Amino acid sequence: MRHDGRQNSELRKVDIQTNYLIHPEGSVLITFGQTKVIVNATVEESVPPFLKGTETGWVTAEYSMLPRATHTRNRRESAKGKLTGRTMEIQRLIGRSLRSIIDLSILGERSIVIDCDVIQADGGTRTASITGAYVALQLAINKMLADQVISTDPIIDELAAISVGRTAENGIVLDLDYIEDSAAEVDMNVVMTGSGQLIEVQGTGEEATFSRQELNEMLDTAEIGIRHLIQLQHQAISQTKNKQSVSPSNKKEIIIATRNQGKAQEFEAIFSEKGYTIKTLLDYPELEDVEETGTTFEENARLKAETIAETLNTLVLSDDSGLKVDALNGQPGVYSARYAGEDKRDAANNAKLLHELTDVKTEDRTAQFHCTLVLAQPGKESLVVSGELEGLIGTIPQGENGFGYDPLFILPELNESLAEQTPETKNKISHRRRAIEALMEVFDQWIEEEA
Ligand SMILES: O=c1nc[nH]c2c1ncn2[C@H]1C[C@H](O)[C@@H](COP(=O)(O)OP(=O)(O)OP(=O)(O)O)O1
Ligand SMILES: [Mg+2]
Repeated sequence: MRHDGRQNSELRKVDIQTNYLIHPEGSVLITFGQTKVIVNATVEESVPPFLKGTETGWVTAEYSMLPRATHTRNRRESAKGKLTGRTMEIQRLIGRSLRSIIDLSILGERSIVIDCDVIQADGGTRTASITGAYVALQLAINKMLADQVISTDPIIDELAAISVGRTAENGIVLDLDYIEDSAAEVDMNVVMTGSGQLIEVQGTGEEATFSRQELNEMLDTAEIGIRHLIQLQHQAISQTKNKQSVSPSNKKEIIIATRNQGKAQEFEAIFSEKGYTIKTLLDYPELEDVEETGTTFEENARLKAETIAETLNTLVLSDDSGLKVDALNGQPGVYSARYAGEDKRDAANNAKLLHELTDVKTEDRTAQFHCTLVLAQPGKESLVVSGELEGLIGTIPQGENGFGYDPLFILPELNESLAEQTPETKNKISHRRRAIEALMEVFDQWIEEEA
């Protein structure tokens, strides 16, 4: 048993408070148990001399500890007049780690300076600094995106760091506090990206040696911690962003509560014409799926939009759509996605539809694609609009474009399926386009209404 009751691969209580200070472009207070670090990101319109004229940016870090961050007072380095070797080593590590997950050419000739100030030290201050620095960096980048200083996010991977070690009583343990760290036989800091790439491993047999197998075990334990930290970073970042985007005057970004890739592409194309960027739930992998328990498109669209709007505390749009076939009394309707089973496979759904319509004549195979959109914001009555497209159900799937039932949905005037149309054509005529146009007519007025 660890002295604080934790499991061996359990983190201390981690908290990431964003917008901690008001002046920096990105600001975070990150705590790991009793370790507390303030991490601020500053955007500067200049680069070090060796990068002048290269159109490449720079990210660098400084690290420091307040005198009473430690048990006994440690003199300020400013009073001593020079940085200790430990400080130099840590700030280089932080800068190097951040530079390995950012495309500096997208940043342009600008620098982002990350200041890590430890206000209380109880083990793991460098790993807390790196983990907090990723959040502060992303917040500063998000501000640059919102202010249209840059148009693409230069961050190419996630980043977090954690300590692992081996103690005599407990073997391999994650996230050592000061008590464990000072007694540890082996001590290791691991910096890793979200895609599982290692950036740095600093491992030392302080009091004893360790085997190759133990090294692997320590890396596995570190990876568990890092995965968890990345989830917490995402939550912190998405909640901050959304606080800002509730205000309509802020950057034009809409979060769409869908995990359907086909829909996401169509929304992206249609909204970009209107000057909006979109995010979907594919950008929020940590959020749970909303169960579609309703019996109408509107009920399900409300469930999706209102649940996610509450969770993220922001403006959210959802789409519930489907195919209504007249010969089947409007089926599959709201059950379109799950027509042939919970795994929601398009091919199986199409096959089942063809089977159900085996003996139905061409003129009786009329159908409509339906799309209901719901726009929701916490504390406000949601906005509901819809759009439909008329067609006929074909007898064999045709075409490669689109998604869902598109290969079976024949446009009578063209005698071609929707899947045979280019995305541009589909997006001009689809049920989704019609619903979005209806939405746009009332969008601004709804946004301005008091909650
Ligand atoms: O333009 C379309 N072209 C072809 N098929 C379409 C279309 N629009 C909706 N559909 C079909 C796909 C799916 O079988 C069902 C939607 O079900 P629906 O619950 O709204 O979406 P979903 O579960 O795939 O994603 P999500 O709920 O995360 O938005 O209707
Ligand atoms: Mg669904």
